[in-house]
Amino acid sequence: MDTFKSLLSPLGMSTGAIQDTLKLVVIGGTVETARRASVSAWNGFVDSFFLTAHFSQDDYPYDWLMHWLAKVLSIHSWRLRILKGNTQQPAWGRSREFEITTRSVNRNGITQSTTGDLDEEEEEDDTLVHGRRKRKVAFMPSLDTTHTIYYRGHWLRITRTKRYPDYGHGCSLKISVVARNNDILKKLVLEAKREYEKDAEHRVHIFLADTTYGCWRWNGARQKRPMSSIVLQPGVKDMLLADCKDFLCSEEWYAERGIPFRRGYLLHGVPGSGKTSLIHSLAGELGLDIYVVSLSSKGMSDNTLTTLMGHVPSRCILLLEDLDAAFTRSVSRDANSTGAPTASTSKESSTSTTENTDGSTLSLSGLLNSLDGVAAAEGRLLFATTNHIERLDPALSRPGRMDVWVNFTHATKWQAEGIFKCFFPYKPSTAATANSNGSSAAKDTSQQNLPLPKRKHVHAIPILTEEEISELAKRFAEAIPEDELSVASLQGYLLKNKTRPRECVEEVAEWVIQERETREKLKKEKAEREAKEKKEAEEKAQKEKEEKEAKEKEEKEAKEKLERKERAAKVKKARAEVAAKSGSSAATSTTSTETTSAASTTAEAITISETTSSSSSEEETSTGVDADTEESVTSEEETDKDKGTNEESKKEKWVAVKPSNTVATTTSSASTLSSTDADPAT
Ligand SMILES: Nc1ncnc2c1ncn2[C@@H]1O[C@H](COP(=O)(O)OP(=O)(O)OP(=O)(O)O)[C@@H](O)[C@H]1O
Repeated sequence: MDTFKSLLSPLGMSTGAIQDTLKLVVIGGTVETARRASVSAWNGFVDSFFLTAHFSQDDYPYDWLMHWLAKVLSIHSWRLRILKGNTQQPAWGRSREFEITTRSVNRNGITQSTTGDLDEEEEEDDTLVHGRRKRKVAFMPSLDTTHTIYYRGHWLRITRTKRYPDYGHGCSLKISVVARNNDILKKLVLEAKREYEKDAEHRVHIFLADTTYGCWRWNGARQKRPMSSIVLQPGVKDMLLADCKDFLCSEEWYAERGIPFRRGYLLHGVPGSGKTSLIHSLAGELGLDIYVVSLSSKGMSDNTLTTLMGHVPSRCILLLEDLDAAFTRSVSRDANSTGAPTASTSKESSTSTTENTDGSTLSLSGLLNSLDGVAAAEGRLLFATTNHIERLDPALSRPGRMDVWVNFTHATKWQAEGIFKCFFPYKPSTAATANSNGSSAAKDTSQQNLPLPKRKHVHAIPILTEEEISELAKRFAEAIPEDELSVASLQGYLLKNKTRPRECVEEVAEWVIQERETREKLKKEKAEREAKEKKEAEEKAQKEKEEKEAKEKEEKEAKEKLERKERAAKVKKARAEVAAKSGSSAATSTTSTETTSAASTTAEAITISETTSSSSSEEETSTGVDADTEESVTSEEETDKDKGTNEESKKEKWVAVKPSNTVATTTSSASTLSSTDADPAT
């Protein structure tokens, strides 16, 4: 201890202070250890007495429970329960923290609710506030907080936690209860499921493919569309519905025969003919959710699609919209656009992938594998729609992938009559009721009149008798040309006249004429626009070609000029050498006659060669001292500058060629002078 003290004394700490510090450390440590021990003892107690169930957001029970919690914990339900003295229902016993939302809750997080229908006990209220339906409030268990609720004689501890806090999604639910067996949890889950399904009865849930995370995102629940509101040629709807139903209950049959339990439907035809609407309606009728994939969406790749297909639940409708556009992004959907499968769709390159500017790398083989590969889900109904069946690769539309093909055409008279009847409610006549009782089974639903609406309508729609509506529908159909206008355009016209059934029929002929004119006009405008675009494209291409040619020419000329300059420099150099040589030979000629004659020959040779080559652009002479050749390779400026001088010198030189002896005296060139000097006659 003394040693310890002596060690601390230089630090200026007294023994008392050290002791106090040590005491604090010991006390703190003891308290913390005690806390941890109690927490772990509590957890041990909970683990041994509590039953705990975990619900992941990836699975349906999470949806059921969240829906149930939101529903049973809403203020209104709670108030009603108290009023009704219902003690069997749960209540927020001790919870002090909630998440209050007007959005419905689903497996994929809290998403915008379409109607906020969580409070179903309230009477149906159509009141609009600022054009919107009244929002209803739901109480949700807040994140990372444990809530205690009382349910059927048990206290439930509910905790909702985020599984992947970084991604902002992926929650899980933990429910603990003190009980001898898990009956209470089973009852809870079953009740939640029943409630969920009761509410989902009138809705179709839509899920969209998320290409970023390769998962499905809930996109909302749409009101079911009655099959009777879809007007197709007789028998088509019934055939499809029966086929789907038959498939859904034939799992064993498929398994026994080793056939993959999948069925594909290809709906093809003109735009606005009811393909998507029929799928929506079928989903409602069969009670299935719809999983929509847009193959041309950003970031779609073979891997992403395979992952998505692997996560499709067994009983659902998988919808591939605009199948023909899968490999032809940015291609317009009209009939005139080529839209032909690009390289990636062609047979030979079906295994290759095409990287697009939007980062999509989907190949045909990738699509085919994801549809019926090993990882593909079974039990789903695949629906694919296209406006251009001729553009589909045969591998994609072959039986096994697309088992049933349905062609959708423009509106027939039959469809026109049916859609008219769908639009206008009627007062059923007694005679008609008696008749319909006997024959309704045989009658196609598309031709049945819609009954009176259940809700009060804000529009003053005159309610006509069934006979009158049928009569008007017939007249309406007569005025509609067969297979010319889309059902969507008929619907547009009827919508405009939804409160005027009689006027609607009277004015329909006029509307058809207008529609034709508009279509003609649009067609013409489109043709003009396309011609203009084509012309502009051609002009642009021509301009680019010309520019390219001009550039190439310029480059070629510059190159040639450079070569000429180099050659001129060479010639100059050679000339200078010759001049130097001839100068030295002139000096020698003054001392020797033989040398003089030789020099004279050289001078003459130079003169002659200069003169000859000036008349034509012949090749350089062996001496390489061709004056004209030099000019031909010098730069243009030099040519201009030297032009006058050269002409003069040419004259002089020309004169010099003739009687070499006499004229040699008049020549001014150094070489001639030297030869003159050397002439023995002079
Ligand atoms: N046969 C039909 N019966 C009832 N309504 C129809 C029919 N065809 C089209 N419609 C109406 O026209 C609109 C467009 O229909 P829908 O989207 O189903 O057509 P589509 O064939 O899928 O078109 P696209 O090929 O452009 O996707 C919808 O509002 C729908 O109500």
